[in-house]
This record gives sequence, C-alpha cells and structure tokens, in this order.
Amino acid sequence: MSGDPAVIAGLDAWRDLNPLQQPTYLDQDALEKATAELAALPPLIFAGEADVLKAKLAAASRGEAFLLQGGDCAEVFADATADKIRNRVRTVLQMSAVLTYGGSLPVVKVGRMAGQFAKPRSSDTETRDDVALPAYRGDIVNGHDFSEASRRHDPQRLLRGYHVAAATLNLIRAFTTGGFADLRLVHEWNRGFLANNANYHRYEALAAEIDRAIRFMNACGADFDALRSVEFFSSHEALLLDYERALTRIDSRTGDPYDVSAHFLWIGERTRDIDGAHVDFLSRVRNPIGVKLGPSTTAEDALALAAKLDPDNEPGRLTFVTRMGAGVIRDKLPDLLRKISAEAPNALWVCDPMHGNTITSQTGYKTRRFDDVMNEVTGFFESHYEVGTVPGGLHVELTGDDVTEVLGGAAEIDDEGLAIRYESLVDPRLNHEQSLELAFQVAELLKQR
Ligand SMILES: O=C[C@H](O)[C@H](O)COP(=O)(O)O
Ligand SMILES: C=C(OP(=O)(O)O)C(=O)O
Repeated sequence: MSGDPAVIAGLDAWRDLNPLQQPTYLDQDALEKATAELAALPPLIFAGEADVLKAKLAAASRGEAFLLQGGDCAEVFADATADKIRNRVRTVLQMSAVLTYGGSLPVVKVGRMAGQFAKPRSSDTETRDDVALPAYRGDIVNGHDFSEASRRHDPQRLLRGYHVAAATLNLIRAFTTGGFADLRLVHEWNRGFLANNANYHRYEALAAEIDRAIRFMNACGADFDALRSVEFFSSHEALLLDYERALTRIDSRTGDPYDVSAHFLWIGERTRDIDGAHVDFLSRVRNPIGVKLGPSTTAEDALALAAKLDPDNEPGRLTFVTRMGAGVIRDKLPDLLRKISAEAPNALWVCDPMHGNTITSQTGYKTRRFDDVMNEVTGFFESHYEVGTVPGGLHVELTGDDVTEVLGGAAEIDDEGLAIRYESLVDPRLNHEQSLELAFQVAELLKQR
C-alpha cells in the first residue's frame, strides 16, 4: 500500500463520484498543467489558523460568540481593488461593532472573500436572442461577456483565481492587523456616508457610546493593544474540486490534510448529496466546514451529513447554514432542530437569509426583498428560542458599495430603483446601508437571548 499521506487520506476518492456543477474543460492537458502548478504554490492560509477559527466557531455553537460571515455572491477578478476590498472589510467591521455592542458577544468575522469565485448554476446554458452559450459560472471558470470565447471554461483561470485570492487576503490581513480595524476608529468607518440616513445616525450614536466606554476604560488604565487588530478569516464554497484538491496539503504538525485555499469551506445546497463528491472531499479535510440546508432538507439528510462530515462531533468542525426562505422557516426549522440537536450537539447553526428569498422583479432583475431577508432572520431566532438551541450566526451576501440590488431597506429601493446600480453578476447583495440595518435588527434579536 502507498505510504503517501494524500492517498491514505483518500483525497482523490471524489474523482470516482461524478462531481456535480464542475466546468467542462476541453483541454485535459491544460487542466493538468494548471493544477500541477497550483499544487506547487504556497498555501493561502495555515492549518493552525483554521484550528483557531474552529475553536471560535465552537464558542459560537455554545452561545459564547456569534459568527458573521459575509461578502460578495461572486467575487470578480477585476473588482479585487483596494477600495472595494476595504469597503467590504469595513462593512463587516461596522456590522460586527453593532452586533458586539448590541448583543454583548464577541463576533467571529469571516469574509465570503479571497476565493468566492465559483458559482453553481441552475442551468448549464444561457440563451439570449436565440443564441445559447455556457452559463457564467464565476470568474474562476469563465468570463461574463456573452461571447463564445469568453464563456469557454478555461483552466488558466484557476491560477488567476489563486493569485487574486492571495492578493485579496494579503490586503485583508494588512487592513485588519495594520491599524484600519482598530476599534478606536469606530467613527472613522462611518465617514462619508449620507448624513440624512437613519441607519448612519444610529451607527454614529452607537459609535459615540463605544468611544465613551473606551475613554472610561482608558482612564481606568486598561491596555488597548488588543483593539489594534482583529482576526478576520476567509471562506468560500468548495465547489471546484480540482482547485480545492490542488490546494489541499498535509499539515506538518499533525499529518492531517487541510484545504489551504481558505480557513472555512462550505458545501452548497446543490452539491450536498450524501454520496456525492463534495461531501466526500470535505469529509477528508480538517478545516472547519459548513453545509447549506435548504427547505427540502429532512432530518435524515442532516443527520447523515453530520455523521459523515463530523463523526466525532468535534466542537467547531461543522456548521449548518440554513437557507429555508422566509415563508417556510418557522414550519421547517424547529422540527429539524428538535430532531438533530441531540445527535449533533456541537454543530453550529447559522442563518443565510438570502438564498431562500430570491425573486424576479417586475423589471426583470433577480432580486430579494429586505423585508423577506429580515423575516427569515427573525424566524431563525424564533425557531432556536422555541427549541432551546443556539442561533449562532449570520451568513449574508453583501457589499461595501452603494449598489441597488435588494428591494427595500431604509432607502426604500423599489422596482425602478434596481436599475440605478445593479452590479452583481449573479445574485443580489445587500448594500452597505442595508447591511448595517440588518446588523441593528439582529442585535435586537440577540438581546432577547
Ligand atoms: O448563488 C447562488 C447560485 O449560484 C445562484 O443562485 C444560481 O443562480 P441561477 O439560478 O441564476 O443559476
Ligand atoms: C450558491 C450559494 O448558496 P446555496 O448553495 O445555498 O444556494 C451561495 O451561497 O453562493
């Protein structure tokens, strides 16, 4: 038998399991060359950092912390600019300040960033004016332009994805450890936003309270070095198994495999088949991992996933991300929680209020209503409070920019308003102000714990 730890760990078993939602590469040699190059590149994260995150997620599952995971639906290579990355980081930091202060809980900050490049699609093709081309599957697979050349699945994009992820993560690390994330700048993060918006006024008031508390503690002689930097982790859907496999390494400390493309990886709703390739692959790496649970999830499905992905019930290992839809969460989730919590007591439960609430606007945009998003979050908290389990976090598609992709919110974006700045290439994201509004409302729900 081979002594190769990757073989022993079965890291290639997924190849025999007909993975869903994969690109179709016409040139297999080019794919092999690209993945060999990826496999020789340095890791994007260290296994020890993934372990630190795991311990923090374990705290969240016990109700001692709260997970905030957010970022683009699909990161775009051309948008990996300093401004856009800073805006997203700042949005997560501001939301986190609101949640920490309002909920009196540490917030674990995880970006859907530095690798969220691949998208599962409902259809393999997109048709415009009788021309059918492969669907856009994210910048790591093909281009968004509607031409044959752009939509071709190109393995070179795997390498570009790695380098853009590395540059993004580098800047995130600089922002979050170099002083930008210092809690004493809580006011600065709000600078430049519309003065006449209720959510920004509300944020200013909260920032003033935080300032006062900091000044008080300062006067008491507290040491504020710890406020200078924050821990900020990366995550993405582990969809492209050629990419994830090439970035999976054996940890020299423990001899265990870790997927070093991000700290946290999740399995999407479309690829969570218990016998499928994605579940098999992520069951074999030691990162903290998540799995999305949509409205069709049965207790048996979730129990089987827990048994396979987290057979030892390891604290912080498994996160269930529910995305039921505002209309059904109160019917579905309490029952699921009752049936699963005894068998998987250490699983962390997180709410994704976006993916069950997608609609098409009258003007033809793929959108969501802010009220539905909020309604699902409220249903999530109510379900946990009813059953006595822990509502442990939030997973949202958001941007730091002033886009108009989600209907409603304090700015009351309406059907016509969507056209003003609809920039997402796949799913609609909360803009900066809607994200803050969500955080304020979630802080209120956290207070009821
Ligand atoms: O982000 C989630 C999915 O990739 C997305 O909702 C699929 O969108 P589609 O139904 O337009 O393919
Ligand atoms: C595709 C996604 O979600 P889901 O798998 O829940 O549909 C996503 O989070 O990008």
